[in-house]
Amino acid sequence: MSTEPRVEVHDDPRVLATAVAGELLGRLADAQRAGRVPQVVLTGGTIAGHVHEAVAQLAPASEVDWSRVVLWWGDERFVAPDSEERNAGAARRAFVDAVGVPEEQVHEMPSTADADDVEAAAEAYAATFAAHGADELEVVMLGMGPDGHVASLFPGQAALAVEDRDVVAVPDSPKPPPQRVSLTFPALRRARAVWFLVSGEAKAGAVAQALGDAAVEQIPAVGVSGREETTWFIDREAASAV
Ligand SMILES: O=C(O)[C@H](O)[C@@H](O)[C@H](O)[C@H](O)COP(=O)(O)O
Repeated sequence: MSTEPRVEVHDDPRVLATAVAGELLGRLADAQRAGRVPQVVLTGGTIAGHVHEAVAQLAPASEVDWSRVVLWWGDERFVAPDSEERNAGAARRAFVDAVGVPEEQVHEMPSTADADDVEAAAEAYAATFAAHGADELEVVMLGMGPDGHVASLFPGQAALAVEDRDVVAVPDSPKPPPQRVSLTFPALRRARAVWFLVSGEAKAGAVAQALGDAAVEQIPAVGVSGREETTWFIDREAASAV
């Protein structure tokens, strides 16, 4: 069951990032009060980096018990573990290491040090994802590219049509680096809440198309909605064509 998107427009990227961080911390605390161990799917990208920094700033004043949070990634670049291009490394530096999520609850996607090739990396993550009960995702956060891609699901690529697996290898990403691992639509759609984080004029067209009647093959963001909530957290520039 998909949910109608709600749109929140904020003045600029920093205000947007702080708003998302506040919403995330509140949602994690609420989930824990309801007896759940919230599972969060993080994303890569610029605005996500600002959100992570805001989480680190706001976390000390929140009621979140980070020993009862589980982290996943929606996609990851298949590069060396210490590469600056790793989404997980950026998130760890920004907030994950600071808030102290137990290591066994931080599920990075494999790097070139963990798997022989990107296909093996995807298979390994699929096994971890299945074993640790990621059928109950609290919130999935997704950046979006100017072409409407989310995670590493790009327009016109075969991964868009995968309905029988939760994780795929993407050998030919048009956004460098080329080799990536990505969750698929079926996995992303199992989330209670899907949050799109989008900033900047360059994405205004994709935002308008995603909120309009674009086809998923053209704007992959169209293919994801949450079971309970779908929210677009965007800034004024990204909202300028809606
Ligand atoms: O690994 C990645 O590249 C990301 O997960 C990707 O999906 C990103 O979220 C969008 O491309 C937006 O990135 P920007 O916010 O940097 O434009």
